[in-house]
Amino acid sequence: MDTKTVRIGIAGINGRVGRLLREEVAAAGAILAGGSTRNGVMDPAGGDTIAPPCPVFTSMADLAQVCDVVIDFTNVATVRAHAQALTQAGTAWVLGTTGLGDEDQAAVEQAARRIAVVQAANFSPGVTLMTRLARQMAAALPGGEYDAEILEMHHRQKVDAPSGTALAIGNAVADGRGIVLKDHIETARDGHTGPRADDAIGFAVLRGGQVVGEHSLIFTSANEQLSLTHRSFNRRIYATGAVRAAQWSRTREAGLYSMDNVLGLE
Ligand SMILES: NC(=O)C1=CN([C@@H]2O[C@H](COP(=O)(O)OP(=O)(O)OC[C@H]3O[C@@H](n4cnc5c(N)ncnc54)[C@H](OP(=O)(O)O)[C@@H]3O)[C@@H](O)[C@H]2O)C=CC1
Ligand SMILES: O=C(O)C1=N[C@H](C(=O)O)C[C@H](O)C1
Repeated sequence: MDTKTVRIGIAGINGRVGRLLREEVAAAGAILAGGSTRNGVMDPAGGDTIAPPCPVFTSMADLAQVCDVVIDFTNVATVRAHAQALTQAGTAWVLGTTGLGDEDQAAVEQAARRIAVVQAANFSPGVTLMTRLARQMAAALPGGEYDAEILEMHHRQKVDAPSGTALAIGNAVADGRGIVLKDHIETARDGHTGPRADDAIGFAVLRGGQVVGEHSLIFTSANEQLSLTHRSFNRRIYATGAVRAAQWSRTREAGLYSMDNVLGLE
């Protein structure tokens, strides 16, 4: 099958990532079949964009009808409705939205029984690899001896914390150590905290200006420190990864896939 001619829809086409997706769908030679916004109006692209115009809808149900796959970087309030609409239409879903609660995630997993879903907290190849390395490092550097802490910084508009990427790295650390993140997560330290628990996985969150996205995983023992840092310089890295995932999803059966699958790392 020619994956280049896949018909791609963009939910949240006016968003920070959505705008770049318009260009990256065109650059990949895929068909930009439509987009969605809250009011049915697409903002002018501006700049030196090469994105073609496309139909714009206000509902996922309508967008899903004209696409093979929808790339979705919107917000967490949309997730359950989008899961339902895409399942009903039989349209694949590339989901980048972060900040999902347990019920949102359950809806994603339910949808993946009927349609192909590629879900990633971060579509960059660098973070995909960093998350794999985090699991390996955590397995080799035991809790109690090496304290694992995750630091992230993002732009002032970001609404969820810790970032989806930070949580994915935390999950990988927990996985590498054979423990469950929710039992060991420490996101708030204030006042008389007591000493650090051996298996704690700590998170620190910074917000400011227009920082695109920075993540560090730091292992510290009594005698040494090892850290792994990723910096995104431009959101385009997420858009190119998501378009790659959309093209890849075209030929997949129903299931929940990750960027590791898309990049052939699994
Ligand atoms: N997985 C990854 O690689 C990445 C994930 N993200 C995540 O993606 C999401 C979006 O990020 P970002 O682009 O920066 O955010 P923006 O707020 O810039 O974009 C989201 C867009 O979605 C629109 N939107 C919201 N609800 C709907 C709806 N029901 N129908 C159509 N459009 C809707 C918003 O419109 P309005 O402004 O009117 O609300 C907005 O234009 C966040 O959750 C972020 O954390 C971001 C970067 C990378
Ligand atoms: O909101 C953002 O900007 C980003 N969100 C994702 C996250 O929560 O990890 C990915 C990236 O860090 C940018």
